[in-house]
Amino acid sequence: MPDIRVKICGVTRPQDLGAVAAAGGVYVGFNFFPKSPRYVSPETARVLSFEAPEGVAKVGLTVNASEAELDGIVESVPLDMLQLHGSESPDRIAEIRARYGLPVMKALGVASEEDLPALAEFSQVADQLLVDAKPPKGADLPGGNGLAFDWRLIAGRRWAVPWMLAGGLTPANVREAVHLTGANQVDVSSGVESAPGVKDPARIAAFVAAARE
Ligand SMILES: O=C(O)c1ccccc1NCC(=O)[C@H](O)[C@H](O)COP(=O)(O)O
Repeated sequence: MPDIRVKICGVTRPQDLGAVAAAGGVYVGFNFFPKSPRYVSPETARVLSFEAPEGVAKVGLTVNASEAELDGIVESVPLDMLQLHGSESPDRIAEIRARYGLPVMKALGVASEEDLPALAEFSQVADQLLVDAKPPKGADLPGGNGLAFDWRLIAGRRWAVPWMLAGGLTPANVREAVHLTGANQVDVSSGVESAPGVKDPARIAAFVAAARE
């Protein structure tokens, strides 16, 4: 089995970066969605990004962000990848890739078979896919809800680009999720927190260890 690459999403403090690196995580996500409990301003993310250990890729997460918002983020923060977590179209993905010259990961929610064709479609325009749980109707947040989907829906499926499994992963279930889906990258937010927006170093370490078991 290949080494599992772990992304810890929604880091907000310098000590979170140290915890991710010490555990062996390879991506951190900065969340620029203002309604999120994990929100960081571009100014805060800039400071954090300079403290990120080498070898940890910095991913900027936005939700249907405007050009002005994206310009502000990309100008302030030295990012390695953009994660688009809204209802961005394939054309919008292409525009954003061309404008910023950064790899783009498109997040898509899965709840049933009907959600699978979009993954194939977006794999033609995005550099990576984030295969996440679909948020419940009326949810405030399009991600970070701590909900898992039925992993059997994507068991053995492959797309044209690298992909990450997300949604309700925890130190207790990530091993099974990896096993069932064949994912070699996983993403987690609420499953490694002690409270919304507060990452817990022990849970981060347990998550990375369990993902790689
Ligand atoms: O985490 C958030 O607050 C959030 C808000 C708005 C859009 C996306 C958000 N999170 C995106 C992520 O990449 C999460 O890690 C992913 O949805 C899984 O979250 P969780 O189920 O909490 O592990």
